[in-house]
Amino acid sequence: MQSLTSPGLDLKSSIRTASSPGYYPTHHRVGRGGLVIQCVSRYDANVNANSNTSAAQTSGLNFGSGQVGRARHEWQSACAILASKVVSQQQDTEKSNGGADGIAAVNGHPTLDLVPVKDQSKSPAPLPKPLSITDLSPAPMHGSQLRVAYQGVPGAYSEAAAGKAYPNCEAIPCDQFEVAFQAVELWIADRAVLPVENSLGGSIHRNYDLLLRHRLHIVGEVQLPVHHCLLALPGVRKEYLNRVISHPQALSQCEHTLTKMGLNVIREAVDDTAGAAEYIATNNLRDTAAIASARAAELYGMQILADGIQDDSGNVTRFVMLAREPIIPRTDRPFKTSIVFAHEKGTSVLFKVLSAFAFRNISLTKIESRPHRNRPIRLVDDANVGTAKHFEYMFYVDFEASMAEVRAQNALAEVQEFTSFLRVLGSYPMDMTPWTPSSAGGD
Ligand SMILES: O=C(O)C(=O)C[C@]1(C(=O)O)C=C[C@@H](O)C=C1
Repeated sequence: MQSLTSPGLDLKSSIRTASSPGYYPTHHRVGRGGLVIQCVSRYDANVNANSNTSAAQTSGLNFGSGQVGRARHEWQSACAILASKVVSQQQDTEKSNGGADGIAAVNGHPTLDLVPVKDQSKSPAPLPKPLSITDLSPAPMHGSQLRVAYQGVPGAYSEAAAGKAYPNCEAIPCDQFEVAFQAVELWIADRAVLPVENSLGGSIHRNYDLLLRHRLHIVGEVQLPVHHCLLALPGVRKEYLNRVISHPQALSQCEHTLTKMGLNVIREAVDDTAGAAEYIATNNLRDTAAIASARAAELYGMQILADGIQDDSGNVTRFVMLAREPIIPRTDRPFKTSIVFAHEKGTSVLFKVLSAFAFRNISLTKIESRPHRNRPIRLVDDANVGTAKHFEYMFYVDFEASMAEVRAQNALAEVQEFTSFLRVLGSYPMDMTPWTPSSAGGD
């Protein structure tokens, strides 16, 4: 079983396959040996990401909002391509949409009429309705299933998060977060899911850096209760173990419980929880256990030595979903907005920025600072001239308001005055699903 991989910057990628019972998303199924996708360097990937428009044009797959300004005849013919897709795909997508960013608009557009002229005498066709901006939201145009890239192998919590965010999606395993981003940028996937913080382990810093480096938009969030198990090969007893392997977050979320269980053995970090289980099974390691989900135990033929070993029964990981295009912010349900900002004159800007939200009664749900000194950011001015700027720190803030609200727009206008760099990472519906520790969905 293989996943999208990234050996260095030149990515030779392949897609994993897996069986996917129950609640979990289905997987890309390919023949023996896997479908090999030749990816390109990060530089090329960014270029490709910026040329989504032409990719859309040639493939008729999707339709970025950047196309709105093109010549009228091109716009009309593009509408016709879109319309033909709409009619042929409408039924399927009505069934399958309804995921976290709730996108049904493009594929579900009901009004364009493609009845040939000669038939129209029988039943007069209604005039086509112009496309509206909501029609341009990033629903998949290639088929009925949304393709969602995640880091890890089947059985990873990120896969469960993909399934929670987009039920019935096609989950695409990737061996690194960077690859999941590139899968979306290169149109191999429609969305990526990315863990950003855990209730016990705190922020997953590397992913904040990735959000800044790539040009994807946050279009939703899910909170996933994470219920860890200790897995070993069948017949292995706790006393035989001299190593526990897992994702570093999972190891830290279970540290006290492992010690209480008397497992004072070596801890070793690997790329993902389910990958740890797969590794033990593949190499028949009878002295090693993995921290992973019950689904990973099932997939890789492992036994569960202990169930619910997270140090806190309320262990939750927050994931964000990323897409090539932002969603249109609304005010009819609770929204969250994520921004990143910096100022070249240091960190004193922070107080001013926070006050812009405080004065408007906008609650912050997250604030994170990341040192950034050695990585310049390219700022582009009104004349499209770019300059590299070094910022000591980048600040990430999530606040509870939609960018469609005037108070949020005013707060950001003020923040923009105080800062030399400001980017809205996304304005998206908040995950409001109630959950209880015992109904853990991550296993
Ligand atoms: O390794 C996995 O299974 C993941 O999905 C990654 C990850 C993480 O990065 O935090 C996700 C949820 C849990 O907090 C543990 C690990």
